[in-house]
Amino acid sequence: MEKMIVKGQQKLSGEVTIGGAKNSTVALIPAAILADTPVKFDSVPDILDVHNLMLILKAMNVDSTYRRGELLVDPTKIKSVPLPGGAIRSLRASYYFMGALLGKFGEAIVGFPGGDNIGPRPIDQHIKGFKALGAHVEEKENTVHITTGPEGLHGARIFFDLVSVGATINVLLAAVKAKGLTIMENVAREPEIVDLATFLNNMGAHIRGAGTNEIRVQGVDSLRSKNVHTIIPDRIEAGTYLSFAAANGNGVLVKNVITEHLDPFLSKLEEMGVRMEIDEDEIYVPGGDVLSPVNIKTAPFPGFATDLQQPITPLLMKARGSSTIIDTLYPERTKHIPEMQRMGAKISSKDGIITVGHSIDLSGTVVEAGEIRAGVSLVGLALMAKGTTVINKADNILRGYDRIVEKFRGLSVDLEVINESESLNH
Ligand SMILES: CC(=O)N[C@H]1[C@@H](OP(=O)(O)OP(=O)(O)OC[C@H]2O[C@@H](n3ccc(=O)[nH]c3=O)[C@H](O)[C@@H]2O)O[C@H](CO)[C@@H](O)[C@@H]1O
Ligand SMILES: C=C(OP(=O)(O)O)C(=O)O
Repeated sequence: MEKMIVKGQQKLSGEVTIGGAKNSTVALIPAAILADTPVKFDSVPDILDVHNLMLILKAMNVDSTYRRGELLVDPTKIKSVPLPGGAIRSLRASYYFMGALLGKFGEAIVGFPGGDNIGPRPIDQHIKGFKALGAHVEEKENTVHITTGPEGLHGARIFFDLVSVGATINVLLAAVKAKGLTIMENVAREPEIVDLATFLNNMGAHIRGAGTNEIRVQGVDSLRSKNVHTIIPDRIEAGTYLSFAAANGNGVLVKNVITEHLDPFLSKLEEMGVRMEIDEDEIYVPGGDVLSPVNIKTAPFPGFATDLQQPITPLLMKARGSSTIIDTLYPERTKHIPEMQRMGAKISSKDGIITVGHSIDLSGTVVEAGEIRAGVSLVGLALMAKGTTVINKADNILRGYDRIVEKFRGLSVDLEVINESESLNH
């Protein structure tokens, strides 16, 4: 277990370069096992999820090496083995091995995934998709057993009951090598899905329509990597630094951003009165603006991302008045609220509406990172508070924030991560 120590009243200034998107990376790594050649990625974030996925690869006899943002995955000696638990439970996206193993071997035994505790996260739509492709799916002792007959998977028309990032990706991973045409309707349109389709198409897959609400996949027999795949920038990491820069910054340049991926977020910042200089792939925030409250409702892409509803909270606390947030995807994504209240923040939740008031009297205390975005929003608040904040369970933040200590240092902010077991031994 890690804990993070954040000294209060530190303003951000300087530059930060955004890393590769966590939610692309965690789909691309399982997708790599579909290849019949080694695969190379760059702009890979240094996050716990990547290291845990590498452990899962190892269990399948897939070698992988990570160095300075480059990840090499060699699936040429892969073995079809059950993945009942262990690292599988450390992250959400381990469920992508269901689709990838099914596509590769026509069978998969994978434990139920972990990931952020943000309310119920069923996988019925993933299973509906696998079944439509001809798989037999059984759930036994917290493990999903997926098999096919000798004829393997076949193309199908699948209409998803709701828009799900995970189900879209998982079914795509299985369909890419199924026999014939698969038509997936009512799919998610997130940029990370487009990134995955680009990677697979560059290896010889036939995927059309990624980024729209209908994806068509013509199955192929083999996928071979011919070039390095550069992962798209993390729009959620970018949004987090932009929010903190606007709330508590003294001139911050956020580099390596695809601004179109942040449109709904940037338009909320503009509505609040945040000044920004938006260039092709970077955004400068001077800071120090007088801000107005706003109302936010999360929605699947291109709506306002649920993963940014907590990171924008420190900024909402600077507005002159009360803002509201409705998280339509995860109404129970409120783990930050009691922690922030203990720091003196005016934030509450009732009947699915989070109300964030003007909060200026904040003090550091001991808090807990209940999940990744709850945790990082506490970092934002801690930097504005008086005194020091200790954030327990900081592993949840390190799951998905690339080299966070180094990046904050580049923004003139000092924070420390301490391994609790090590500190107990000293
Ligand atoms: C690794 C990854 O990319 N994680 C992201 C992904 O999670 P994840 O892929 O788990 O999220 P989904 O898009 O699947 O979930 C959207 C909504 O659909 C519901 N649902 C989903 C699948 C299903 O079979 N049945 C069902 O009811 C979920 O409970 C949720 O309310 O998208 C979320 C929504 O943008 C983000 O918060 C996560 O950061
Ligand atoms: C919910 C998130 O991640 P995961 O789906 O990996 O738990 C997130 O990144 O905010």
